[in-house]
Amino acid sequence: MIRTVEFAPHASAPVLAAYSYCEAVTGQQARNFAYGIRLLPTPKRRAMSALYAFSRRVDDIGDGALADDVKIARLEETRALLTRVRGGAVDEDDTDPVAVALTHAAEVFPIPLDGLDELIDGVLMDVRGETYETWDDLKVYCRCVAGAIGRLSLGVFGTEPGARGVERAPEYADTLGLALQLTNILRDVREDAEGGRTYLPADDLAKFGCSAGFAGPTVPEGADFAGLVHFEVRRARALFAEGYRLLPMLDRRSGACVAAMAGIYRRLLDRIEREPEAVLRGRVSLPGREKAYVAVRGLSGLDTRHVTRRTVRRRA
Ligand SMILES: CC(C)=CCC/C(C)=C/CC/C(C)=C/COP(=O)(O)OP(=O)(O)O
Repeated sequence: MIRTVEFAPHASAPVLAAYSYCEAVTGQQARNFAYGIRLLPTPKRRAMSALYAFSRRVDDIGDGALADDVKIARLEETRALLTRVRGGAVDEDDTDPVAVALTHAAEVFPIPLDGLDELIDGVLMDVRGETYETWDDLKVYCRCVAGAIGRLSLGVFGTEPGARGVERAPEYADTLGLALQLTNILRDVREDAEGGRTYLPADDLAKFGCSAGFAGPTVPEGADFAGLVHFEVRRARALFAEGYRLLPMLDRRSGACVAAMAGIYRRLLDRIEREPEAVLRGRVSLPGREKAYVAVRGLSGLDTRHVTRRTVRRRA
């Protein structure tokens, strides 16, 4: 069983200030995930914000305008910082609020911090211009940049005592991360292509007459772009269905957080499925009120019950 912490553990003024910094980063930058994180009780919300702020830093290095060798050096510096966090070598007066908050979060919750090493490995794959021939290849990348976040988050959420099949919880958290990442890849096709990146597997592209590097509405003549998108949407839906098996293992508010995060992304997927070409024009997003609605449904358990039942029925 994974330990759950519901009480607010003692945090000194510098640690509280460090968490406030991370919560501000999360509120400003996590356009989708903040809706779920807000549903958590204070200690878990703070810990998730610390994880988010650290992950945001890693991601921003990868996506930024620096030369590749500078990015690699920065990523290795961040890995060294992570090693200090893991070793308890960051004290509360350290000048880096993200390191202070993460150190505290990792003292309170059993967060498998190695997952952040995996995130750094994934972003290094980006910087080195890795390409993916098959879904199995792409899965390796998605596990690093998203599956690992699911496993790290599970350390914060914990699992319910006596939950059935709980030994598979990390696997389901990982799978949910893959579902989110594949949705994210579909949503960001244009933005990524403009940055010279194609994540969709080359063999899937070839099956539908598409080639790597298409940017904007320049899909080759005769290519079945909608077919390609529908194929990947089906794959993402299967991953969501599998990952949702995690939900009955979580307490109500952690379940609500996951349901809100996943629910918002599933709605993005619905939109993409209805209008595949929209991703060639720009980033598909949901209005704030729809995200808030999904979050409220998550809290009341409405967004997850039918999915969990359907998944179980399909498996029976
Ligand atoms: C069990 C559990 C909690 C699983 C979920 C794990 C999780 C939150 C993975 C994140 C993967 C992902 C799509 C990141 C994109 O961030 P981004 O900053 O590009 O996202 P945005 O553009 O949509 O805001």
